[in-house]
Amino acid sequence: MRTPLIAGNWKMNGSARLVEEFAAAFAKASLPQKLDIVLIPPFPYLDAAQRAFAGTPLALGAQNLNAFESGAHTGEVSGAMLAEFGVRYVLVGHSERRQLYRESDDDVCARVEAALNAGLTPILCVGETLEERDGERTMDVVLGQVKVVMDRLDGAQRAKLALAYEPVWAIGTGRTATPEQAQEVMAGIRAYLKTLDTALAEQAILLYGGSMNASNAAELLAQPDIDGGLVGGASLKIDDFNAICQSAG
Ligand SMILES: O=C(CO)COP(=O)(O)O
Repeated sequence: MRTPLIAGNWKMNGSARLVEEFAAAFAKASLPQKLDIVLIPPFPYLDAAQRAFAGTPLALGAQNLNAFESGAHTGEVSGAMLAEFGVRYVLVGHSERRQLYRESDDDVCARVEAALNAGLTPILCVGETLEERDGERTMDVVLGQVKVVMDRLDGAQRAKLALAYEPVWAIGTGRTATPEQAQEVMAGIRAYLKTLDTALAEQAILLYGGSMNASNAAELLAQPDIDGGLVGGASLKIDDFNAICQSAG
């Protein structure tokens, strides 16, 4: 059985104080037994978060990494540096990185490999734009983004990946995919994984992301192929994030 995972992507938001407040609240929160929770603050808060989250159910994630291990890459951060701060998960290929910072499929593949080499769990983000959905290209786009990465990995590496389906039109818009829309795409992802390896498909953790909140999480998480959520805006509010975690129990 897959353990649900709720991940909170703070994007370029939050503060050192919010890190402390989340740690204090989750240290005493009563949470479902079988649930992994990860908070993904901006890089400058990782040190404080590593200390503050010790002894709480919160694991630590990062929002990106560079594919190189070190060198002349001003402004970039390597997987080994993240691992040094107790980071366990790292987002790769978030649509904001793909769109605003022009990260290509090649970049995404290299970053996934770098994350695995550093012992981190990559959360590979995929999703279609509204134009692609309207043009009935959703499955082609999404499976294309998954396949290009899977083709570069061996079986052991594939098994270490988590996947997040985030329709671009649902991110930060308040317009969530319906549970049926999300389930349809995510069942398609799992069916594709099955063509690679049945055990991989059964074990793969698939997250939905895009305007997930305290009111819609339960319905989304009840879908058979949705194992958790990648939460943006609602992960900045303790009560909302806690409510989403409760829905995953
Ligand atoms: O992009 C997201 C998480 O990575 C989703 O963001 P929102 O939950 O704010 O729509």
